[in-house]
Amino acid sequence: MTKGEVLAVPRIELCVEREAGKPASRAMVLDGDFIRIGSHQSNDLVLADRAVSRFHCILERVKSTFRLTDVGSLNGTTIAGVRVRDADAILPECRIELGESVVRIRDADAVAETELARAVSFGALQGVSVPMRRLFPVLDRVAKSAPDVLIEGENGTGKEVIATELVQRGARADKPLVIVDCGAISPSLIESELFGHVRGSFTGATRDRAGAFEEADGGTVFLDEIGELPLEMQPKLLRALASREVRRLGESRVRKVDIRVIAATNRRLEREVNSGRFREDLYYRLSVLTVRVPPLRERKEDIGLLVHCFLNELGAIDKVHLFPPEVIEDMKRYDWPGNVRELRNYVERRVVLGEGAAMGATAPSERSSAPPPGAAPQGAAPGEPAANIEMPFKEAKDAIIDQFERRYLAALLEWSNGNVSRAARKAGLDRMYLHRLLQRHGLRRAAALD
Ligand SMILES: Nc1ncnc2c1ncn2[C@@H]1O[C@H](COP(=O)(O)OP(=O)(O)OP(=O)(O)O)[C@@H](O)[C@H]1O
Repeated sequence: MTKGEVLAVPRIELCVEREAGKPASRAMVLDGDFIRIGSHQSNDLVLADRAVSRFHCILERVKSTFRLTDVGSLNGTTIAGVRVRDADAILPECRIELGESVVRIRDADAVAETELARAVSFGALQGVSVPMRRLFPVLDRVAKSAPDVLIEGENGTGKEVIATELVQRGARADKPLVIVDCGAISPSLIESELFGHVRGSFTGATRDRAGAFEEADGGTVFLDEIGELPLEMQPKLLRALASREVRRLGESRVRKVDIRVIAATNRRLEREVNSGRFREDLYYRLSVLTVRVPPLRERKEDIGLLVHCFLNELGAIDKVHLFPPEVIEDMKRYDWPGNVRELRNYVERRVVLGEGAAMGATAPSERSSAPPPGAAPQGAAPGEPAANIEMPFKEAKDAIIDQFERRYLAALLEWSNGNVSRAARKAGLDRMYLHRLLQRHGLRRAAALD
């Protein structure tokens, strides 16, 4: 990756004025964009206060301010006497109270220098905004390193794209990549999916089977939605991560595996730890190297570029006139709770439906494809889907597209015997995009491990 510009980022000073009810005067200057405060040793600011939760709150830089998020602490976080869950820490100076401690936050005089990529893409990951161009050099370094990685970001921010890029640019690029969607596998099957089983170890285990860790030997396991991993599986995963050894269900033999693990989550794992749904020791192990992907609402400068990129991928660049500057400006005013995936769906809808496509409307596939009760199908030629004039034109059209997608994907998967890579080649679709379409239509589980 070619070296980019250098950006000056103001540093922030945290001064502990009270700790566990006693006066204190401890100050530290930090230059991170993400600062964790709590009583656990792994926090950036550790408070020796029993009334402070292990992971109490997070300060996150959003453009020129800091956002304070209480991550489910027991005793809450207060700014100027008001208890907050999520608030802007207004600088140049702000005091926060947590447990029996008080921390003053202020702009430090110093600045930190950070690298800004010149390129507006990192493989398939596009982004012209400062947060994305700051992320690219980090990803480049992470790809070339060996340790396990945790990718944090809201749904649809591009975590899977990042995982794939990390693999393709790393030393294990030509080795297997096995994807396990921890949220899509039933808790009773997850151990066998990860570590394998021997015949007869449970009802339905008709033959010996290697799990994801063994299949990926020499390569990478991508554990998507790691926050969904059942609590009882977590110590087993931790053991496997620490020892690089797995044991198939029903077998006593231990097998060595040589893998890199990339995990992704759309949950704040600190909150999950505080609420007892995620083990602290596993979180600690996974979060040693963490990559955070900003939500689209914090980098709306990327919208124009992403629209172009999706039009190209859809083979619809001739429809660029559907996205004149005023439409792009409108799109920048919307918050995109579904992030880049929602943006992509909207571009697809606008290409098919034209100017009538509404932003913020649910994606065609998220909507029920069944016509409303009592609606009469009208005007259908044999073999053609019925036109339902009881629905508004746009919704009726979306419903048909939805039905078409579902039928096409089911037939495609049947043809490829569940092999997504083959299916993607046959359909002329990007493999990751096909994975997502399958997930959206609830067909992903059958295709999770190819
Ligand atoms: N920066 C980006 N550039 C180009 N495409 C992107 C970018 N970010 C996301 N996408 C596209 O948006 C969609 C969602 O991305 P992806 O599946 O990687 O998100 P995710 O964070 O893994 O979502 P989830 O948490 O729901 O699994 C995909 O179609 C992906 O190709």
